[in-house]
Amino acid sequence: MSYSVKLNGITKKYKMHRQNSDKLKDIILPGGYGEDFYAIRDLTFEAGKGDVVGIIGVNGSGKSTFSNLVANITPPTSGEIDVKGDVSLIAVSAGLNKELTGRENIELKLLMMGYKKNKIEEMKPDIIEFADIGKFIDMPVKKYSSGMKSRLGFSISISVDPDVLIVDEALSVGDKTFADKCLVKMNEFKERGKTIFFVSHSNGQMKKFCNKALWLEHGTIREYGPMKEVMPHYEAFIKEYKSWSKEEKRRFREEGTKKQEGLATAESASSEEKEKRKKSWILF
Ligand SMILES: Nc1ncnc2c1ncn2[C@@H]1O[C@H](COP(=O)(O)OP(=O)(O)OP(=O)(O)O)[C@@H](O)[C@H]1O
Repeated sequence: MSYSVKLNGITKKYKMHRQNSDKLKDIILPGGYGEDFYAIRDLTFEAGKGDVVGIIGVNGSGKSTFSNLVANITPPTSGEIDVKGDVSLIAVSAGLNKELTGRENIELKLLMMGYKKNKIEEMKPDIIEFADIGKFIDMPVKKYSSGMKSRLGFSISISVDPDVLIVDEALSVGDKTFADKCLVKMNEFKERGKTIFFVSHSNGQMKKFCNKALWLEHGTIREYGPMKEVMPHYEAFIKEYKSWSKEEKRRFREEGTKKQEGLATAESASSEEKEKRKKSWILF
């Protein structure tokens, strides 16, 4: 299958610093300082043109890290990412300069993307109209509510007509009318065969909009496949998770943290096991 986004053995590792002095030690000591923490671990994945992939998982499972990796905002620690075409990330305040006004942010973002001054002037009215934030467009972004930031961010991102669009929670902070307007726009993108990644805490929105689901757990893929198949499994898991005692939830989190701190499984998995895991996700 031809892909539009491909991740091959992607790992994103952070150093855990408990205090500021640890950060300093990390900079000056040869080999760094602090325990490793794997936000994403050895992840292999493909999505094709026209795929709308809902990224699901409990808090801290790696959804935003995944989005930032695909959007090329965070570089991976290891592995390769191949994205065909332009990618645009819509997340609350992603890429907005807080000191500049909304209007200035539009100009800056478009200039950075290589648009000429007269083209920017041509694009601006539509962006401002879609954002629909009234006089706030001429106020610094630091005065915006998170809903306004997401409106502006969404409007700019779709105006540049990306091949891959990532919408990270941006619709959950705005009002319903605006969210619906964005969904209409995203449907247009879908029909034109673009690839969309969608992170939302609303399973309803996910089911309505996505054809595939990527379920992340402790920085790895728990399931990837058709939304109709994966979502019922995820919902059953969430139901069970909610019924667990505090102690059981703590054990689940600890187990995951151990894996993410590199104390268990993935690193020690045999190459054969790793190969098997890779193949199973490439099937979709
Ligand atoms: N810059 C960073 N430094 C250290 N750890 C980080 C950093 N960014 C993310 N992490 C850790 O990586 C893990 C995954 O974070 P991420 O934000 O991707 O999860 P998420 O699934 O988007 O969570 P949520 O649903 O709460 O937004 C978390 O445990 C988080 O604490």
